Amino acid sequence: MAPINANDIVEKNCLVTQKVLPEIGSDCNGNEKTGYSYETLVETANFLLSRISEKPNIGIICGSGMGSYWKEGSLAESITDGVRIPYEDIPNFPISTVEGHHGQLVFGHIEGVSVVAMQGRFHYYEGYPLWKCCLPVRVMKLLGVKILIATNAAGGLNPNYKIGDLMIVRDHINMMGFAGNNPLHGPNDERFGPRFPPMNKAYNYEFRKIAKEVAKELNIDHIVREGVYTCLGGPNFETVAELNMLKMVGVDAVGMSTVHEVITARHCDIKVFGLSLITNECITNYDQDAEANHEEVLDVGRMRQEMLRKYVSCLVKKFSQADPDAP
Ligand SMILES: O=P(O)(O)O[C@H]1O[C@H](CO)[C@@H](O)[C@H]1O
Ligand SMILES: Nc1nc2[nH]cnc2c(=O)[nH]1
Repeated sequence: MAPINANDIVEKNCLVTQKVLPEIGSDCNGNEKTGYSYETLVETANFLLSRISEKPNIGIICGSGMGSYWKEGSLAESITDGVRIPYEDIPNFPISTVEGHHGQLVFGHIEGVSVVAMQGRFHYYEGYPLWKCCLPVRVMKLLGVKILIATNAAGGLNPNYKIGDLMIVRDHINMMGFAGNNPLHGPNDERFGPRFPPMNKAYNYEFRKIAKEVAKELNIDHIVREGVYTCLGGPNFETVAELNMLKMVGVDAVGMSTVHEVITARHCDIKVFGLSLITNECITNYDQDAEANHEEVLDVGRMRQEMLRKYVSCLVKKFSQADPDAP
């Protein structure tokens, strides 16, 4: 079989309108690094392509406790013919520092579909700038990924949500972006996408519809919701006042990830499905004694592991069969 090259994949998948790279690596003042160059990411993708025999169609980001660590019965463990590559072995890759985030890419198959799963993601609170948190998404693009399934653990702010519910992400509010912190900040490379990408169809309508149908088929529709996610910088959980403010602006679930990954994916024309596991109830009044904590987040992830594995496996199959040109 002829070796696969990341450059060839992107040239086939998108219009290459700009051959000469802008100077990515510094901002307009020439000091702050704002992204890896296209060539650097091609180097990373080519390293990975040299280790696998089939390029992935679907990328999966495993959220906290949702297969983000290697555990019997987890989503990542259900990947067959798995090739596992630790982040520290991958050129230019950051490393995972969060408990419950294993730190490896797993290539293989789910329901016969070629996938790559991130067991462990990168968060802003770990000290990584947003462009670095999203580096794997661009690498996925260079590997040939067309669909991203981004999962996360989140606090349920909508009073109707219960711990253990799943929320199909209908939309997000980019709170960090309001203050100008955006993964696309800095010079734009048209080979990934346009300077001003639209974001009104960030979460694919067809996939959301399929996800609701699959929930019915699996008899889990009573715990599957659909709502708006927001990401805060973390690492602290929110104050009561902050949560009440977020509630007022229409947020249903709160986390510390996903939004920037989705923006990066949509920028380079990867279709997106987002799924939150509601791991804790957001505390919105001062009388409540409970406090949010990461242990609870991981425990609920473990509790829902088997269901998530089944649900996401079915979604992988159905998404891969869906009309690739659906909006
Ligand atoms: O978004 P994921 O990585 O699933 O994890 C969520 O859970 C952790 C807090 O318990 C934070 O990292 C938050 O972002
Ligand atoms: N910001 C935030 N992230 C979370 N991840 C899991 N639960 C929560 C939460 O309540 N708030």
